[in-house]
Amino acid sequence: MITAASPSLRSYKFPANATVHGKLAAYLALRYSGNDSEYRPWQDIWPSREEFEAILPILWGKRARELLPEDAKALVAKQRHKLDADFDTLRPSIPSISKDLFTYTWLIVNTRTFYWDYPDLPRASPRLPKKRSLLTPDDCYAMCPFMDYFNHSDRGCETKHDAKGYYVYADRDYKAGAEIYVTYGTHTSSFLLVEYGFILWPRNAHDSLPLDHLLLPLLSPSQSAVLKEDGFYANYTLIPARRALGAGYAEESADDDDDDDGTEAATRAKQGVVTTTCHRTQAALRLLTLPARRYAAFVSGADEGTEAEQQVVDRYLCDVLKKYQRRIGDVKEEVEALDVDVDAKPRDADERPRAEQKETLLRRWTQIQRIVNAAVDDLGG
Ligand SMILES: C[S@@+](CC[C@H](N)C(=O)[O-])C[C@H]1O[C@@H](n2cnc3c(N)ncnc32)[C@H](O)[C@@H]1O
Repeated sequence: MITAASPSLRSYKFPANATVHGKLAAYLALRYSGNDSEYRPWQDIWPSREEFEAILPILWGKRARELLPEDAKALVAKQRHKLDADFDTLRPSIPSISKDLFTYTWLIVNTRTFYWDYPDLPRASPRLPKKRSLLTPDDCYAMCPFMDYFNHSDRGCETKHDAKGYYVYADRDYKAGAEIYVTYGTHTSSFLLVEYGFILWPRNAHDSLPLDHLLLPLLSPSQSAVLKEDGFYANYTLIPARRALGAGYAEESADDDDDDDGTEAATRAKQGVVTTTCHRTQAALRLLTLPARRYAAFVSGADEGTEAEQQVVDRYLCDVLKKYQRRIGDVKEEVEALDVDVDAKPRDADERPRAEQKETLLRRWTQIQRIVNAAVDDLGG
């Protein structure tokens, strides 16, 4: 295992303010060349830089990146910011390492790291906080060569860890020769694409649709200020009906959960029969459509609103999604018309997308289209 507390990593004395992600990337870059590297057998199974260029959106050409869904674009921007900040912090400690090699090992860490909350704190590393509650997600990283062979599935094995190491628990009986997957987390396909370079197709049980790019531009400055003050600004999510999540999922999971202790509508929502939205979205939609005092009653928890108010909110969201349906149709046409590059040539800013990038874009937009179509139906559109 390689952690920020490993003696060989600490011997490099990386700056104390560098993230654990950055330190791991710098460490792997420094150990990258040389056939005698203790990590050679592990490195030999890593994806090549060319493979990363084909699958990871952060390395795609401009045209393909422009056609990503809005949530994926926002994730790429965040990822780029983290990578650049890590390189700036570590550059003085690794003068022999190019940005290109650092980017490669940083992406190796990003796609092959495991959650590790440093169970042996406070002695683990001088840089880490002494209290576990102060660890940030970027502190909770470790590499575990060969455990990173597992591919992801939305229904796979769980990994657990303690101070001694990692454990992978089988979630069912596997026949000899069957692929064993682990679950990287309950991730949307846009997240999987940006962070790992693939989407689950055709179905991803954990898919959802962020609505920020649709709702935030509709808020007036004063409405935005109210939502910020109340802690309800941004992070709006549409939770798809199961039937929108791809072939096979609706039928297999329809019987998973049959307790019906609420109203019929609540039970149908809980069972994934219909599209739902998170509480934050409901708050923003109420502010956009109802008198201020009715919004206030909802966010204070005084009441859940009337059926008639819910209809107003649903109609508004339905109209927003219908507009988005038209945009999805237009983007899909643009993607379908893309002229692709059949050979994998060196990258440049204007390069034509590769065939596999076009295919991934089409599939992701098709998943989004299914989610939005089902939502419009459920909202009575
Ligand atoms: C931790 S590695 C998993 C093992 C991988 N096959 C390897 O050794 O490179 C993560 C990478 O595997 C690939 N991967 C994982 N799960 C996948 C899946 N369900 N479909 C397609 N690619 C997947 C992605 O390229 C991802 O970045």
